[in-house]
Amino acid sequence: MKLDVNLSIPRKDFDVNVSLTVSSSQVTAVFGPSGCGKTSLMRAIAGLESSATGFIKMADQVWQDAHYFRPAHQRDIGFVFQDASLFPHLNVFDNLQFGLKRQAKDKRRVSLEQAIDLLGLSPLLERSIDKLSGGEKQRVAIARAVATSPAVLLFDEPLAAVDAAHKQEILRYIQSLHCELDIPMLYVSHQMDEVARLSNNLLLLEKGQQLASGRTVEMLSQLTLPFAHYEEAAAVLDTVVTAHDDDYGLSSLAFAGGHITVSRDNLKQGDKVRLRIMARDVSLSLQHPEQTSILNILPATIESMVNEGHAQKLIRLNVGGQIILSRITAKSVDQLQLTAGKSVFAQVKAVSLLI
Ligand SMILES: Nc1ncnc2c1ncn2[C@@H]1O[C@H](COP(=O)(O)OP(=O)(O)OP(=O)(O)O)[C@@H](O)[C@H]1O
Repeated sequence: MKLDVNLSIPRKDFDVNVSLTVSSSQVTAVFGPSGCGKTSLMRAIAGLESSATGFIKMADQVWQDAHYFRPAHQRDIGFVFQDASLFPHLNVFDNLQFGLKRQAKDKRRVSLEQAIDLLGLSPLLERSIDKLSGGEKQRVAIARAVATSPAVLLFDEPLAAVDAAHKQEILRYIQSLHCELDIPMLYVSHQMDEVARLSNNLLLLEKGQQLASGRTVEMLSQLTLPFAHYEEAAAVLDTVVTAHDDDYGLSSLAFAGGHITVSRDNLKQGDKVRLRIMARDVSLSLQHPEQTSILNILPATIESMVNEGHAQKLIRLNVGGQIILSRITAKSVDQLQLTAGKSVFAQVKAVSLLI
């Protein structure tokens, strides 16, 4: 099952032109500055933009083409907005039931119980909506969308109004949806940490135009794209837990370029773990550093580098076929005579586990 989209949406100052395919169990993040057309795209896919022209197909069903426009309520979409938009006079359970009623019984693939479990809502079912935190409301909104057994899930900045602590919790729930529901998901966000954690693919929009699209892991480390130049620029590695060191409470995570050691943090052997390594946390050495407190030292080859302002350089490192980024001073680059093709050791000072 996949969602195919090829749309042109007229806006006040420009048209939004997007062509994308999202396979089931994939999350595509839609990223771009305010006003670039992200919400317009979501609304057009949902059938809420009658001026949009082009083509939308979900699995073998055409939702829109030159001759046909399937109305929003027949598009089998779960839509989660920044604002949870729940019914304040109903409790959590009744809000969820309302979602369920929208879907014909024979088309239900997700039970209400499953939606409640997936979002951890059992303890809150009797609670009235006005007694929920912002994060809890958003979990109800997501469960309500899931309970309709949608063919596609659209998220439009669902965490923009949620505080940092609840955000991590909800991200975990959304991640589990991705594993449990075998459907395409689109996720609009301004936040790099959300994109890095959730998405397999990434679409970058600017003034309605598709600047770039591709696998998130590759896009984040491309020096020609803006992501690598943000203050919080980071590479993402997909790894597998291979061993534990119980004496020291550490786990070893394998990836194509070697191993990374992290605090154990309830990891189980065989778990798939996505890691985020910030460019500013990677320093370089020409020899393997000895007598250092840094545990993660990876042999790497410099692929390319670019200036970051006057004083810094951003370096793309190949670690056994995987890419990590390093941001160091231009002075260090000169002192170590670093150039493309040179072998170095990357010292990774900190690693975030995106779980
Ligand atoms: N119904 C409409 N008709 C014409 N233009 C619109 C309409 N709705 C929004 N716009 C304009 O289209 C552009 C894209 O808006 P849109 O809301 O899709 O951007 P966005 O990327 O989602 O922004 P944000 O991140 O701030 O939510 C903006 O310039 C906006 O003013």
